[in-house]
Amino acid sequence: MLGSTGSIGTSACDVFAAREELVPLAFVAHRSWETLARQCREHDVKIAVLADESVADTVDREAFPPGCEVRFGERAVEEVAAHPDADAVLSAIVGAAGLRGTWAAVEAGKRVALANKETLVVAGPLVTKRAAETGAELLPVDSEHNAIYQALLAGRRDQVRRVILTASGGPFRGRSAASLHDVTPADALAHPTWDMGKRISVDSATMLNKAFELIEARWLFDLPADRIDVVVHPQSVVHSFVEYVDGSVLAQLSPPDMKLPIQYALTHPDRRPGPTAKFDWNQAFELTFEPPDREAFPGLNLGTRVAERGGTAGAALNAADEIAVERFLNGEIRFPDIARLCEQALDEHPFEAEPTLESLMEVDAWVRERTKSTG
Ligand SMILES: NC(=O)C1=CN([C@@H]2O[C@H](COP(=O)(O)OP(=O)(O)OC[C@H]3O[C@@H](n4cnc5c(N)ncnc54)[C@H](OP(=O)(O)O)[C@@H]3O)[C@@H](O)[C@H]2O)C=CC1
Ligand SMILES: CC(=O)[C@@H](O)[C@H](O)COP(=O)(O)O
Ligand SMILES: [Mn+2]
Repeated sequence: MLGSTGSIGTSACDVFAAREELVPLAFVAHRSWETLARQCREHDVKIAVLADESVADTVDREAFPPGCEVRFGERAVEEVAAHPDADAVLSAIVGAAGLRGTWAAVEAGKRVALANKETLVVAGPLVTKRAAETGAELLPVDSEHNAIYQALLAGRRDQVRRVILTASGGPFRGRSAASLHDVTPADALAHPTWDMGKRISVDSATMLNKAFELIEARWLFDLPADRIDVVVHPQSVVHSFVEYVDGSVLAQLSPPDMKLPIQYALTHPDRRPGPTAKFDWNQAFELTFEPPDREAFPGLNLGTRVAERGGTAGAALNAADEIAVERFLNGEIRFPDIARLCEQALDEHPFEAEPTLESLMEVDAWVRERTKSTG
């Protein structure tokens, strides 16, 4: 599991605790070695990796269970992602930093339970092409894409009219563009339905998360941007829809809890009992739907633009957003600046239509530098 100490990683640990046949081999974190050590003790993990090798001197090896190999650095991340004893890799590092390990797992032909949507935002065409060549299976963990994956199994791919991603609308749903000027990081982090890491929580607040998910769906399901729609559904119970040519609309529903899509991505095609709570059909509850407000949340439109353009556009959008979110959380810029800086990066970066992994990384670095210093 890449990214064990985060929100997805923590949910995955609950799945491992509930399903004894899912045995974790290696856990990867960035720097949080104390949490990593505790997780390795609790799940008897054989290999622990800290991607940032500069923490090596501070780590207490005795905190890890006896026999656990503790490794450091990016190369170690790639090696565990391709480990011959691993049947599947749960890719749950946040940001473009997750691409290297995911790529290594794809190269090794693994099943990749993909939470790290940035892999497809940055390098969708390269990753899906390589997966087809190596036989790697991309099983989406992102709740919307996991739902679409399930609903697609009920029909024929050539009879899909469109997919519709559901969006919670985030903590600022219903607010005007003008009222978002003074919102604070704490306001933006207070997601109404999901408990997630900081970056994706802010992305949900700007609705750039839905822009990323549109790009993710474009590559994962090989659908053009004009066949991917977004509807706001504040309860986060319907995780997305697939509309077929006869007008039937199929959905996947479950309580807002990532344990279910994580488990599904690991056990598919089996469905097994797990730790996710069930609906109480004796309680009345409402499911509502409304169109997104594209004026208050202009970041949403960038997703369609990038999904249509391809090339280096996704790498530019993601890099700008990573830096802009960090700057917003540090109090350096205001909330509406996030989408503005993303659009600026899309307009100004040196676009390339057929990039390699290396040129994607160059664009990533160029945009990061630029977005750090742009007002
Ligand atoms: N949380 C959710 O419900 C959902 C998340 N996702 C996606 O899943 C991914 C993870 O999200 P989430 O769990 O919320 O994020 P968190 O911020 O909670 O966790 C991030 C994890 O990535 C690790 N990490 C960060 N940077 C690096 C790096 N450079 N190298 C190696 N490891 C690194 C962190 O380690 P450390 O603790 O040491 O910093 C931590 O384990 C994201 O791509 C997100 O978009 C998708 C759908 C839902
Ligand atoms: C749980 C999950 O998949 C997140 O991506 C979630 O969808 C974020 O909520 P928003 O719908 O508000 O972006
Ligand atoms: Mn999602």
